[in-house]
This record gives sequence, C-alpha cells and structure tokens, in this order.
Amino acid sequence: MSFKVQPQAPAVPNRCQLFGPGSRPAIFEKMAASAADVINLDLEDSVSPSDKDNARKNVIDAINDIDWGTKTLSVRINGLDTPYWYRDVIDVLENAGERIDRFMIPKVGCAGDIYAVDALVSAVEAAKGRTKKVGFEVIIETAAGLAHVEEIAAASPRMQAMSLGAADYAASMGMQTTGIGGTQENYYMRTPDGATHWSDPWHAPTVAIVAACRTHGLLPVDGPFGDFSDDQGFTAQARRSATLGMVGKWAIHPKQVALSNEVFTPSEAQITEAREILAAMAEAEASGQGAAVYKGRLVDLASIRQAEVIVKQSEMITG
Ligand SMILES: C[C@@H](C(=O)SCCNC(=O)CCNC(=O)[C@H](O)C(C)(C)COP(=O)(O)OP(=O)(O)OC[C@H]1O[C@@H](n2cnc3c(N)ncnc32)[C@H](O)[C@@H]1OP(=O)(O)O)[C@H](O)C(=O)O
Ligand SMILES: [Mg+2]
Repeated sequence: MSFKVQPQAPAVPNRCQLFGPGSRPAIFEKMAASAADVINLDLEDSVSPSDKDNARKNVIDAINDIDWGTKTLSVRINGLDTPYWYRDVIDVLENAGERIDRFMIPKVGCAGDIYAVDALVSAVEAAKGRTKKVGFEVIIETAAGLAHVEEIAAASPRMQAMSLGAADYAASMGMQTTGIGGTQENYYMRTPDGATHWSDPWHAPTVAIVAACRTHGLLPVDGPFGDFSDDQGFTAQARRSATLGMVGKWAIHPKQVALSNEVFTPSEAQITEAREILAAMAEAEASGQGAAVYKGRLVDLASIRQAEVIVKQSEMITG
C-alpha cells in the first residue's frame, strides 16, 4: 500500500440505479416502489428539448411529494454544452426540498466541468440556506471523460459515484456499433484452429473508471444495457463488471432491477467462502504464519483483504 491510504467509497448500497424520464411522471411511484437502491430522475437524453421545462417541474414535484423511502435519490441534469443545465440546477435547488441526494452530471470531460457545477450548486445552496450538501455522480461517456477520468474523480468533495455510459461513449469514440453495452458481434478473437470468441469492448473504460474511483473513494457503477429483452446478456455484462470491481449497474427497465441486485449482492456461497478464508488466516496468524492452504490453494494476507471486500459488501446490504 502506498503511504497515501486508499479512501473508502461511500457506504451506501448502490447495486442498481433505476432510470426514468422526468417527462413520464406516471412511472415515478413505480420507481419508488421498486427494489432499486438508487433512483435517477432524468432531465437529459430521455427528455425531448420541447419537454425540458415540464420535466423539471415534474421532477421537483416528485422530489417533494413522493415517499422515496431509504433510496438514494438522484437527478440527472443536462450536459454543460446545452442551454438547460444551469436551469436544472437552479430550479431544483430553489424549489425541491432536502430529499434530493445527488445530481448526476452527464458527459463530463474534465475537472473544470465539475468545478463549474460545484460553483453554481454552492451558490444556490448558500442563497437558499440549504443545510444538506448535494452530492455528485458523473457519467464517463466521452473520449475526453475517459482521458481525464482521474482528475474528474478527484474534482470535488461532492463526488460520490461514476458510471460508464456505453451509448454516448461508443458515439464519442467513433465505435462502429449502435448497441448499448454487451457483446458486440464484430469484436471477436479468432483462434488458430478457426474458433471465435467474443472479447469485451467495454473492458478498458470499466477498468479505468474502477481505478479512478478506488483511488479517490468513489463508487464505480456500470451503466445501461439497452436490450432489455436480453436477461442473460444483461447478467453476463453485470457479472463482468462486478468481477472487475464495480458495485452496481443501471436499469433502464424495471425488469433489470432484480437481475442487477442479484449480481451485485454477494451470494451465500461467496460469503461462506470469504468467512472461511478469514477463519483460516486467523488460525494461520495465531500460529505465526502469514500464509495458509485453503481448499488446496494459497491464501495469505492479501486474501484477507479480498475476503473482507465480500464480507463488507454483504454487511452493508443487510445493514
Ligand atoms: C443510453 C444513455 C441513457 O441515457 S440511459 C438512461 C435514460 N433512459 C431512460 O431513463 C429510459 C428509462 N426507461 C423507460 O423510459 C421505459 O422503461 C422504456 C421506454 C424503455 C419502456 O417503457 P414501456 O412502458 O414501454 O415498458 P413496459 O415493458 O410496457 O413497462 C412495464 C411496466 O413497467 C412500468 N415501467 C416502465 N418503465 C419504467 C421505469 N423506468 N421505472 C418504473 N416502472 C417502469 C410501466 O409503466 C409498466 O407498468 P404497468 O403498466 O405494468 O403498471 C446513457 O447516457 C449512455 O450514453 O449510455
Ligand atoms: Mg449518455
């Protein structure tokens, strides 16, 4: 470990973030009743330009009137390259109560983007005497966002989470696909014997996001999987993300919530194995050993830290 100790990410469940357009208030109560840990009320790309004002009003009413229980409540504002974002921030903070937890900032390209939103949010909070500071989550979904991912993660104490936005990321990178996440049929390896297998085109940004988040104490989150009729594809993508260190995934349809919660909740078998490793290492340490054998494989002090990740995840979810 470096002399600089790795900070902990916020200890809040974040296994699934359920999205809904701000222009569709009929589904807000259904979102509140869902099993998602985080709700994202969207003012950005699921809302047409002619509906932006109405959507903002709907979202403010929803923050004030709906019982969101213990969920994290987030509003996705419009991008800083649009004429809408400042009004999103000002109207929400001037008119919605303290129930809002986060703003989600899309298409961030550099730390200066976060600075700009922070300055505006801080001014409105001070002017209105708001006592709860709104947190930030961002979407890495452009080439610039990926290139500057670490400075973005470090940009403000308000930063809590970072997601990969596969659709805009693909567009910004000039990727030859219209798919939103998942397997891409032209991204394959061919083995010498002529077999093909698919690689993961989202691997590189996923790892970059996880590294930036873990360095700066944020929650790394996998973004949307567009084909909501493909449960197995969603689960495979979510499992890859969980294996690489992400803590959750977006749901763009309610049927994806249970799939995401299942993947990002450690299973009984994983928890049992983690506890057994901790017990084996406690026994080894008591006899002066730093390494031991567990089920025929090496476990050592690093295994304690690996096992603790799983135990802490499960304890946070069960409370
Ligand atoms: C890709 C980039 C993004 O921006 S992703 C995030 C933005 N997108 C969204 O927010 C879209 C969210 N989803 C929806 O709007 C809808 O789910 C839908 C349009 C995809 C499908 O809606 P539809 O009503 O046709 O679906 P049904 O199967 O009929 O619904 C069944 C049932 O569920 C209710 N419902 C629908 N959606 C939701 C929801 N989001 N939350 C809760 N409940 C929902 C619906 O009303 C039906 O209810 P019932 O009638 O059974 O009572 C990204 O940035 C990038 O770049 O990658
Ligand atoms: Mg996007």
